[in-house]
Amino acid sequence: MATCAGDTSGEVAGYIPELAAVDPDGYALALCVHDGHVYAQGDTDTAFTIQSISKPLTYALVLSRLGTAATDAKIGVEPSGEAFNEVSVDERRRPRNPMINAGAILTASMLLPPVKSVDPGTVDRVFGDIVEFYSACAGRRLALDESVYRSEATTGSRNRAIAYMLDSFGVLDTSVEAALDLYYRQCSLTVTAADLAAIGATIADGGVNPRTGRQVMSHEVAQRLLSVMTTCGMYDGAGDWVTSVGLPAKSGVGGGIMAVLPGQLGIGVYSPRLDQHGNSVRGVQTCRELSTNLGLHMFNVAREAPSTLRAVYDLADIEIGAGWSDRERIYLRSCRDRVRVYELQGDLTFGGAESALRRIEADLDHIDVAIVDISRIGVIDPVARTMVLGTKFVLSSRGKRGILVDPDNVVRKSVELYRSDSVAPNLGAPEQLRGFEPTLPHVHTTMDVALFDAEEFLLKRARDETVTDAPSD
Ligand SMILES: NC(=O)CC[C@H](N)C(=O)O
Repeated sequence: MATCAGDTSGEVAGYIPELAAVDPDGYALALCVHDGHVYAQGDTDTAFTIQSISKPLTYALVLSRLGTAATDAKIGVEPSGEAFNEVSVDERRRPRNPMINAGAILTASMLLPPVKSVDPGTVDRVFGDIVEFYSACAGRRLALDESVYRSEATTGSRNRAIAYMLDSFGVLDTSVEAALDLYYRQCSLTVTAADLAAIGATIADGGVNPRTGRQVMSHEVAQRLLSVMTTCGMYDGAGDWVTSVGLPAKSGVGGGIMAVLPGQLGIGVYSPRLDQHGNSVRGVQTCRELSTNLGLHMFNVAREAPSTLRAVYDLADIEIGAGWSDRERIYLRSCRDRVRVYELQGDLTFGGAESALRRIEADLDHIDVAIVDISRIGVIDPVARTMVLGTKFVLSSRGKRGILVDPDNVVRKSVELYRSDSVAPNLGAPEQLRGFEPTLPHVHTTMDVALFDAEEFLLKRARDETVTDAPSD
């Protein structure tokens, strides 16, 4: 923050009278990490209106309610290359994306009943749902800034023009005034930098609020938000932003920026002086500094694949120690030949699963049994899950057996976690797992349970007492 604090360039948003009145020097930064811990500095108590950072959230609500197909039929996902308040649509008369005002007003309208006259009570109720949802994302109850709301509602000719244009195209199915009212209200909810960081962390975490543990949107919706924020979140400044900061983000003319490092953390910055795009000047700079200093760029290439295979070893190499029972000795002697253990670690996605499976395939001539130990895996995504479970076919086609060790049920958890997703549906659908449902409590033997009795202690010994170097064949 110290590096950027001196920059007083830019102007507070002047077109909403109430926003023009804020202290231009306010400055706050917050970072919320995976377990909900927040680091915050500066004017951390200052509440400001969320403004356009509301757009991805209402979009999430609409996606969750109506699904992607119905949403995409009305709102595009292409960067507009235009200002946020441009009065424009694409060739199908859809707003180009949900991050510009046209898209956001239409998004809000989709929560209202499809009739041209909507009573105020209904708008109140729908706004109640919005507050509920934003609050669940932030992990605390958010409130409306009445004066900013009134200020924008009475001066928002530009947004009225946009909404009536959409209405004239026949794409706004509800009351224009109700849609605008809802939009102005959502923009006038107040947040702190820490709230933005918490909302960001919720999106980063695939929709699970790290403070409350509540799943507030599906993994698939979170992924969609991250995509749209990456391409459209910073308006016509998006290209420069992705290059230099490299984090999906959303700005608001209240001076806030929310940025997300997928899978890791959320950032909230507040500083109300804006650049020509309507993005906070110091907010952009702060994010740039933070990203550089902490190595947060999303394309900071983490090499998952080579480190996934933590160790490969043969059971035959295990010393049978004094502490082993007779039963264990007999068992181990009888079965340990040509049994190889593959220990995986980290979070498993395609890259890591591929490198592990290729290694197993390469070993097939030298083994009869492959024990795939995923007890050190945190999360396994649907693609990696299918690949790991599919090892069964590779092994059995060559007359080999396999055992999957999954004491923490990460396979089952993965099915739960990605249940509502249509991402990679053919690869990861829960139906596919059905044939593999474990009959034993501890182990998902996707393959063959013959070695189950021995498996637990073999692995325990193997982990405790064996070399962890991979043998080279
Ligand atoms: N970029 C923004 O934050 C714009 C939001 C503001 N409420 C408007 O509609 O003009």
